[in-house]
Amino acid sequence: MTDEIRLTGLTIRGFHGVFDFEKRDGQDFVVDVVLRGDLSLPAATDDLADTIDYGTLADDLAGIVAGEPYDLIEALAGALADRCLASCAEVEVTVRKPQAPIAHAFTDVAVTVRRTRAHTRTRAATQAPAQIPAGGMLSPRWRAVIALGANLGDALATLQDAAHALDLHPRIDVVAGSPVYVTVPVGGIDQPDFHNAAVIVDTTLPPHQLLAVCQGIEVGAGRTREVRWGPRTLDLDVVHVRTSLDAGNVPGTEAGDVPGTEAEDMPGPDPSAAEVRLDDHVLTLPHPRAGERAFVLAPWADLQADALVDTPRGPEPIATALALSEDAEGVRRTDAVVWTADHGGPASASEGDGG
Ligand SMILES: Nc1ncnc2c1ncn2[C@@H]1O[C@H](COP(=O)(O)OP(=O)(O)OP(=O)(O)O)[C@@H](O)[C@H]1O
Ligand SMILES: Nc1nc2c(c(=O)[nH]1)N=C(CO)CN2
Repeated sequence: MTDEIRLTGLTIRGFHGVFDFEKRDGQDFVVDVVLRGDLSLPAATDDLADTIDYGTLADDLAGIVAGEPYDLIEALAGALADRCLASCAEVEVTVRKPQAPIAHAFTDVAVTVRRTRAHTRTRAATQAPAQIPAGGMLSPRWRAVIALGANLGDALATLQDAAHALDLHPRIDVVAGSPVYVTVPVGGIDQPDFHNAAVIVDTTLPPHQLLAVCQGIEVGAGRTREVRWGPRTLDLDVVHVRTSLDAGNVPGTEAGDVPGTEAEDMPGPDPSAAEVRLDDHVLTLPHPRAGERAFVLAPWADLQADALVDTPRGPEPIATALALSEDAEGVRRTDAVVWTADHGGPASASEGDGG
């Protein structure tokens, strides 16, 4: 049996429509979403962290409706569905346009799209998503390194699904994905080996919203996490974020220069980019323990071999930090990758020794 979260009647002014006056003057759009999944965990724990926060979801959906104008409400509904699929595996989105320019008395006009993650993965393999405006994302302002880990269930598939879910988000592009590593658990808890990987994303979401999306994906993967540093179906950590200096002030962040951090064949840094440093009760950047953990550094180094990372000894080249990390001997690269650009998903589902 499938459980549902319904959010209905979300009414936001947007600028979607085929006609110039619609894009100029705007009108109200009314959104209903039904997210399907298993809610037995939050029903048992009574903990907001175990479910999809409908407040955050509503904020994100409102941002999409108020944002980039589409010609068609079908395209808007598709973008909203992609955002929902970051948090759940199956969604139904209805977009209503009660003030649509129709030259007759009418009650309402609406489209409904139904999507599953599996459906969007097939679509990504064959065509560019219709709902992304031509030219890709609007001026990405942040480039982030996200570390992925899992050691319950089908960990490899979970990591690959999570990378795919990130890329589905209308305001996140995955630009590179690392090989997947099998790693010994760090932290003194007796538990199964982990699978770990890293992705680089470009996003127009500020860091706190990016973290919220990551936490939504964790929930969508049925996260269980009873013990600190204990077993989990999925863990996504925002490890490192850079922003363009021309992106304007980012409230609560402090930007400091960091020398070049990317390998030649990987997405290079914007020369005017700066590292985001912040520390509040929700988010610390860079991630305070990343520089000591081979299970983060090894896949990150595959993507950005020239990165400088914070360690307890001070800033160090990532290769040095990796060599000096206590779990350096405990990470083994496999042949599997977490994500590739060509297919909108993993290149290989196989797993073996990669050396
Ligand atoms: N850079 C960050 N990335 C992810 N979570 C962060 C970050 N900085 C602070 N946090 C906070 O840490 C909290 C706990 O995160 P999580 O449960 O993933 O920790 P953990 O994986 O058990 O331990 P660790 O943080 O050592 O990896 C989150 O709710 C989040 O608010
Ligand atoms: N090998 C490994 N060990 C861990 C991991 C992890 O992802 N991989 N995550 C932890 C908490 O984030 C604690 N320990």
